[in-house]
Amino acid sequence: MTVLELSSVEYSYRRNAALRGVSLQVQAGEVVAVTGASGCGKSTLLHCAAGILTPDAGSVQVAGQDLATLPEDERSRLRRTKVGVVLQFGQLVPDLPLIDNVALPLLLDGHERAEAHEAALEWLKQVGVADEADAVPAELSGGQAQRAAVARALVTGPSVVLADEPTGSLDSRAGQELLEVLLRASRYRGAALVVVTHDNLVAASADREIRLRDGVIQHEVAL
Ligand SMILES: Nc1ncnc2c1ncn2[C@@H]1O[C@H](COP(=O)(O)OP(=O)(O)OP(=O)(O)O)[C@@H](O)[C@H]1O
Repeated sequence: MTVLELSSVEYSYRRNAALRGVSLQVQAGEVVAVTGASGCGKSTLLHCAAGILTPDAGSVQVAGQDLATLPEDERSRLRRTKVGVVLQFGQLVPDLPLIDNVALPLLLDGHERAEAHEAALEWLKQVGVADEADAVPAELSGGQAQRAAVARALVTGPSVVLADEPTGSLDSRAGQELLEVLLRASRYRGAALVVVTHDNLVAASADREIRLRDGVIQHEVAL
């Protein structure tokens, strides 16, 4: 089943064409690495897939629904429930304890507080930072913060997890551990994972590598 489909996606920052017609289908449970030189459009691709950026042309479908044709409230809901996002620096809310950071997407989606906290704690266990549930992000190592970001991305049960250089801020050991957590968590959930990376180890763990060059897919390799 296709959970993410980009069709001829184009995106420019003013006159700078970052994506020049990218098409990509990702199946449920698949792990896809997006690689390529700095500036080739990897983050822009991920942001279009996440609905953070709206393509100038082409379309993005998540779980069979076209982001552009949905009314704003349904698009937000789809993004909140079907897409998990992990960025290079976890983007956790600084003043909130981990448990609340991870529960937040569920609370925003209208779940009861007790239920959201229970699910958040489960995911903190799953990624190995349950002991830090009451700590705020500044009290954590970079690796622990990224683990919590993985928990937050997965707590809603998304169909697709989009990760932009998730190990980029970590040393190689913490990066390797985070990668294992991310792969395990996505597989456990049955979610597809699209991971933008410069890291050969990350790319080697994928089912498929998409190499971008100057805003187009240069080649695709099944691994
Ligand atoms: N906010 C922005 N405003 C203007 N140009 C931008 C912006 N963000 C990215 N670009 C340009 O768009 C192109 C693609 O950038 P993008 O960040 O998607 O590449 P990338 O492959 O993720 O790079 P990196 O590996 O360095 O993160 C580059 O030429 C970049 O300079």
